[in-house]
Amino acid sequence: MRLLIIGAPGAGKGTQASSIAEHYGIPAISTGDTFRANIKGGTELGKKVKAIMDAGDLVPDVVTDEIVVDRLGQSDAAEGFLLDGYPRNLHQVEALDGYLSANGLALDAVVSLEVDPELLTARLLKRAQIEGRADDNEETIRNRMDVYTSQTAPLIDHYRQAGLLVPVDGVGEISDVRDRIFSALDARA
Ligand SMILES: Nc1ncnc2c1ncn2[C@@H]1O[C@H](COP(=O)(O)OP(=O)(O)O)[C@@H](O)[C@H]1O
Ligand SMILES: [Mg+2]
Repeated sequence: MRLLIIGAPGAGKGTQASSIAEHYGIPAISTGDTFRANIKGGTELGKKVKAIMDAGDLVPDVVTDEIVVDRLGQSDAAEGFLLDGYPRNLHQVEALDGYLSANGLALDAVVSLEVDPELLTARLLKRAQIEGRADDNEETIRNRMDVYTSQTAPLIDHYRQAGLLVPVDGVGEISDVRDRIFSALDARA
């Protein structure tokens, strides 16, 4: 399975990505987690992206594309993968398509987690209290939502037109959302 999970900040991508990846025995690859690990580890990449992430802006495509392509080339991703947080704009869509077609690969499905905007902010502010993520404050959340609306939301139409979109209601218990994802993916197979 070669899958993407897309959705607004706070939609539950990371949470559901773990379950999906475990279910299909594929790695969950999160660009956000990769950047956060680099910030924590004090790497050159971490230094480059920290201020950008703290502001809620997108890391430059050249940086992000290279990280994803490197990661997809590792052996554990050969039979499949789930990307969480990538692609995040139409340029990244093209970079991913280019990589996949150059390697004779294609996506199987794009899970789109649908959650009301008001609920998203509430979830992120709650997560701020639990996880203390630097970008979960009101000002940064507002910018991340704007960036999502202007740059990432257009991907939904793109993947719908490509016949890959699997829309899933992301509201409710985590386990209920997970079951909806599995039935929606099973129904396609
Ligand atoms: N594909 C990407 N392109 C550019 N920047 C990214 C990408 N993925 C993650 N980032 C950076 O990491 C931040 C956090 O991403 P992420 O953990 O995926 O947030 P969330 O899960 O709340 O949507 C983003 O605001 C952005 O700065
Ligand atoms: Mg996430």
